Amino acid sequence: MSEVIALLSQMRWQDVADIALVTFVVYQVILMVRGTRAMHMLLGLGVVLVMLVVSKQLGLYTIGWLINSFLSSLILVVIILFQSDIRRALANIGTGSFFGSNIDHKSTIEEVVRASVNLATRMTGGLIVMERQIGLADYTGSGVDINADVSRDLLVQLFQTSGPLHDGAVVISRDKIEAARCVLPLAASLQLPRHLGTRHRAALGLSQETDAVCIVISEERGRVSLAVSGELKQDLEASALRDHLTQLIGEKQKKPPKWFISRPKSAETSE
Ligand SMILES: Nc1ncnc2c1ncn2[C@@H]1O[C@H](COP(=O)(O)OP(=O)(O)OP(=O)(O)O)[C@@H](O)[C@H]1O
Repeated sequence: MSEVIALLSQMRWQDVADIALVTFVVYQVILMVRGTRAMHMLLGLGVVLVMLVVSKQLGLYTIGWLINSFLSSLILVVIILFQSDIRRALANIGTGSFFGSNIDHKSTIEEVVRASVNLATRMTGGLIVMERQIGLADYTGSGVDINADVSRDLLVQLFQTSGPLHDGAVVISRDKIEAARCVLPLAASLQLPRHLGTRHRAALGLSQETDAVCIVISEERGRVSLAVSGELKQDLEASALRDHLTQLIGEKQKKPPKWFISRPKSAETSE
């Protein structure tokens, strides 16, 4: 006991700050990976570490050497395995203010919901991306500038197959239709059921790379889906879509504070 007290009395404020920072980082990492594929990968790495210890204890030199060689490139392995999680976490930290925006997104959400329902009823395909904290300039740059107020009629018009801008995604940023015909990154096809094609893969892909909210209107099935944080919610009715969008975008007071890294979900799909 006295040793502990002696140790504590020797601690500098820098040590306390150091421990607090490490605790915070570890906590954030756990929040980020909890319930995701990354968690399973981390568990896998844990098993490899246990195997290393066991192989040392038992004098299994070859397997020990193999595991050692693998672990020596661990940083590289971690970066490759978790590249999209790391990218999103860094972008999350680096995005502007610590406070939510004061813009009222209610009418934007309503127009998006009405456009989505309208497109679905007409069996017209569409892909609408709503920017959140992470800027989407990389993707709007590939499209055609629009810079117009968000309205159901314009959104529906943009996706008419007879028009020149119907291919690709429409991006909404700060309650404006910023660009159309944008090309998005595709998620791996293995992450989606077979009946879903590139439109859904593009939505899922962008949602894995950024915190954007992607609404997909299926041309084949006339259904609306929502991709957020690498998760696809399929076959949403208007009220469910409105609720999700309001929760994700509309209610600024419900947004987590920016020091709280939002937890990416696994790339599984839910119906
Ligand atoms: N990388 C991309 N970024 C944005 N949009 C894309 C991308 N790739 C394909 N698309 C859009 O997806 C359309 C093709 O959709 P496809 O039929 O393959 O997808 P789907 O997921 O099966 O959807 P649907 O149910 O509407 O057919 C293209 O015409 C294009 O508009």
